Amino acid sequence: MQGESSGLIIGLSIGVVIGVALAIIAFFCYKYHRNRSQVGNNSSRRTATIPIRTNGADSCNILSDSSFGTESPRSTIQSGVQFWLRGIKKANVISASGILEYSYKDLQKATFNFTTLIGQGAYGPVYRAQMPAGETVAVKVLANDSKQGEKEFQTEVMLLGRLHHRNLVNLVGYCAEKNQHMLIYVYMSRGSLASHLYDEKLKPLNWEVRVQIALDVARGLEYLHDGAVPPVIHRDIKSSNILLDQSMRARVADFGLSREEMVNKQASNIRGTFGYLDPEYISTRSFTKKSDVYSYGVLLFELIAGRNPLQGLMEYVELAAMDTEGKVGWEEIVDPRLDGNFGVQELNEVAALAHKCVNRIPRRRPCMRDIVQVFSKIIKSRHTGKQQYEPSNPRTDEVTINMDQLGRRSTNPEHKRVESIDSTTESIEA
Ligand SMILES: Nc1ncnc2c1ncn2[C@@H]1O[C@H](COP(=O)(O)OP(=O)(O)OP(=O)(O)O)[C@@H](O)[C@H]1O
Repeated sequence: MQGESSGLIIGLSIGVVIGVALAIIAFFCYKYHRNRSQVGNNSSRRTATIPIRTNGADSCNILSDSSFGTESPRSTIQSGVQFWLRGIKKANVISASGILEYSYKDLQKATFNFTTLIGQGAYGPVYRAQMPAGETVAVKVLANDSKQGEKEFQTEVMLLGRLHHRNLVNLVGYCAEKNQHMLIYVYMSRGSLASHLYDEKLKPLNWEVRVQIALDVARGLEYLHDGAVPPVIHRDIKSSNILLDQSMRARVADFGLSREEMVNKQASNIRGTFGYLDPEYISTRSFTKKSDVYSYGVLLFELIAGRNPLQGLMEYVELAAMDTEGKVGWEEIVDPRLDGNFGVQELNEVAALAHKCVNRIPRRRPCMRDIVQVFSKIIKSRHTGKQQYEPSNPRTDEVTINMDQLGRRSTNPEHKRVESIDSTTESIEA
């Protein structure tokens, strides 16, 4: 009897031990599977938040801001692109947005210790760099003392990495090291449009090249306005922000002012460049795509007249418009450096379009898509011979506008940038 009960106790004890062991194993199995499924979820969420860019000349395949969830642009870069880059740092790897991260040392070497200066902008110097693989790039070093540097850097990398078009000066890389921020762009070997219009040492641009540049810029802007998601307003279209490649094809550069917009939608300061600013924007402080169209119209007149907008270009245009009624007779404002070598009909078409772009009422201005179509048609009809190309040689004594009153063409392409205008301006009636 005693033996039987002790056997029962031993049996029960073994059963309890086995049961507890099984329960512990089952608990750990459950925890292990739960953790695995959480890791899976996390990684798929991370993949979805990284912006993906499709490379290609005219690619418009960019994810909209909604793909970033509620994260700020800054945290998105840190948790997304930089998450990947930290792991494989300084290896010149392609980041998730298609942009290369360069090391400070490599850029120092490629710019011969930052001695190859090619320009100086509002945000710092720009250097030419010869990369080890043979390609030449432009390195924009953001000034250390720039208060906006950090914010702009983060936003510009995020924004430009997602924009890619053959008529934009595309961002190809960046460097964030040694307290320095650098942006690396496609190198534009022929420099800025402003230098070609105003530097007497450079050969004057012929009419065909000017029209092609106008179309290239229009295509770049059309992409920003209608191809990019979300749309991008450039905010500083001017001849020094149009850069030319070896074959004189143009690209739109410097998205400096759209950076501010991305970070601070409440930005209230008036920004842009005197001479190119939409009067409607000055009065309402609201910048729209049509404000870019206005600046583009000024740029078109600059191409036609070879005059600096800071030195009376638009007054000159308005005087001429009285004679032309905006449609014909624009020959009198043509750049004398063209020496009469332009098609009169073509000139009047381009000038009439430019005049529409600078209409005081924004809704009467064409959109960039329409502008691209007008230029494509002009160039196409030139090739198909539909439009007569009659070079005109206007005699200088036929010029009816007093050029001295309005100031002569500038030899200095420096345009004065507006950072802030605090005084209230009168509103413009629609
Ligand atoms: N990608 C590039 N390729 C070749 N040259 C360039 C490139 N980017 C800039 N530059 C040169 O450097 C100069 C300064 O450029 P940056 O964009 O910094 O300023 P900006 O447009 O001239 O002036 P701001 O900053 O006031 O708009 C340009 O005028 C141009 O001559």
